Parts: sequence; C-alpha cells; structure tokens
Amino acid sequence: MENVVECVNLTHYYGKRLIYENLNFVIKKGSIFGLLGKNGTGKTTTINILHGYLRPHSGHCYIFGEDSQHLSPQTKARMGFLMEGHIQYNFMTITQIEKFYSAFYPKWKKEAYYDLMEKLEVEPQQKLSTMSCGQRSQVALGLILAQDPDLMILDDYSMGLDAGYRRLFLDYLKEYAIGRGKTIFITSHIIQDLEGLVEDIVVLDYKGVLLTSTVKEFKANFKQFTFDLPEGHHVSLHKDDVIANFEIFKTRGIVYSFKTQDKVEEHLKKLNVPFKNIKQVPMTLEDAFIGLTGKY
Ligand SMILES: Nc1ncnc2c1ncn2[C@@H]1O[C@H](COP(=O)(O)OP(=O)(O)OP(=O)(O)O)[C@@H](O)[C@H]1O
Repeated sequence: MENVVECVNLTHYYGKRLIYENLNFVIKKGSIFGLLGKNGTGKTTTINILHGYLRPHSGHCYIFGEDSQHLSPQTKARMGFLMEGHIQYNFMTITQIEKFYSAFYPKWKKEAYYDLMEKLEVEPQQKLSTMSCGQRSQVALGLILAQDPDLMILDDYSMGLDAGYRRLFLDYLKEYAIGRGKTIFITSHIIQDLEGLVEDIVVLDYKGVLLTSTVKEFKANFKQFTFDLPEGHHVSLHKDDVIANFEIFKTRGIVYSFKTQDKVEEHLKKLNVPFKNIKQVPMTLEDAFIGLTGKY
C-alpha cells in the first residue's frame, strides 16, 4: 500500500529547546492517523514541517514521495490544511469566501461546502467576522471538504465546535476517507472523538515520542489496575519498566502498565506495596491517553 506520508528520524529544536528526537511514522493511503499530545508537545510543529513551512533540525518527511521541503505545486494541490480552526478573510461572507476559494482548487466541490453551511444557523450574507468561534470553525471545515484533497491535515479541527456538530463533522470525515482512498492526519484534544475514527497514533510528550502504535494495540496492551491501600500507609512509587504511570490517593492506588496483572502484582510486592483487591479496570482511549501522559 502506498505511503502518503513518511517521516523519518524527525528531530526539532526551537533554539536550544528540544521538541522531539527521532519521530518516525508512516501514514498509508486511505488511513486516518492521529498525532496526540498535551499542549505544547509539538503537534503544530510537525504539521508545519509537513507542509514545508518549517525546516526540521534533522530528518525528513516525504509527502506522496516528495521531500516536504521541496514539494511540487502538483503535490501541494493534493493537500488540504486546517490550522487550528483559523480562517483568513474574515471580512467576507459565507458566499463570498466560497467563491474566492473555489478559484484556487480545480476539483472544488461546492456542494460539500453548502451542504455543511445549510446546517449552520446563519444567513449566507453574514460576515465571518460577526460569527461565533464555532461557526467560523464550521466554515473552515466546509472549505476544506470542498477542496477534496487526497491528504487532509486537520490541526485541532474541533475548536469551538459543539458536541453535535463535532459528531456531524466526524461522520462526514469517515464518509470522506473510508473507501475513497483519502488520507487524513488529525490532531485533537478531544481524544474521545478519535476513538473509532483513527487507526494509528503517535503520542508526543514534553520529552519526545512516548508511543507509536495502532489504537487497537494500545487499547489492548495498555492497562489500568486499581488497588486498595491501608489507611495511613505512605506509598512512594516511580515510573519504571513495569509502571508506566501511577496515581496514589490516600487508600487507593492506580497503576498504568503495558505488563500483565501477574507482572504488576509481582512488581508491587517487590516494592513492598501493601496492595489489596487489585483489579484491571477497562479504559476508553481518552482514559488510556491520560493514563499514559498524566493529568498535568
Ligand atoms: N516559532 C517558535 N519559536 C519558539 N518556540 C516555539 C515556536 N513555535 C512553537 N514553539 C514552542 O514549541 C512547543 C511546541 O509547540 P506546538 O505549537 O508545536 O505545540 P502543540 O502540540 O501544537 O500545542 P497545542 O496542543 O497547544 O496546539 C511549545 O512549547 C511552543 O511554545
């Protein structure tokens, strides 16, 4: 299967500050890929590298086989970007901006835009500058769907969108990508939205790349164990090969691990943790993401 995006040993610094080192991932044609991470971990940075706006410190990204630093106009025309919900030309109306954009895109699909705009409770003559943040995001999403790109890159598409519209847009996205050979790169802080949408993920942390996996494998292999602790007993844990993350409350502990329950129990015993009633608790993708990256 064709690799639409291939990033190889990508390393980036801003000044002396390392953002990540050796980020590697591949996005296959027709798949939906999610880049996840807390605020400021390097998601937008990666997108800026993908479209050649930013030169990485080292490493390469290839888009449809071309180095992202030297993309041909033909390849650029196959890519559609949404940058954190931003839309320029706020002085235009819904109708004017559609006409303006259509001139740049040979495959422009006006219906895809107006189909979404009909669901927006605003007059076609209303200027974008007078719309709410969520309404402007909806216009931006309509404009990107109308471009009909082969590779769609959505940076935080959900800015300001209400729950219903988010669901609607995700339905559109699935329909757009699945079975049509379209490829999607998405970042979002609403992790629950990505469950059931995204197949492969990379999770970034402040120290670099934390995980590269399929969502299926991550959810199958990453586990949460809860246990009781005796009152007044101080437990001090550290992250290690077995404990990927942990939380200790007064009489309750949580350990997140890629290991089996037997291994975790054995490990806790070795650390003299007086745990009782240990059990594995099912997690959503969002639970697993927070378990892996921590709450703060
Ligand atoms: N031009 C720049 N110069 C210096 N530092 C920068 C620059 N752009 C981004 N950074 C820093 O690099 C880090 C990564 O920023 P980036 O915008 O890629 O994060 P992000 O993962 O997209 O965050 P968010 O989820 O908040 O959108 C942040 O700490 C940010 O402050």
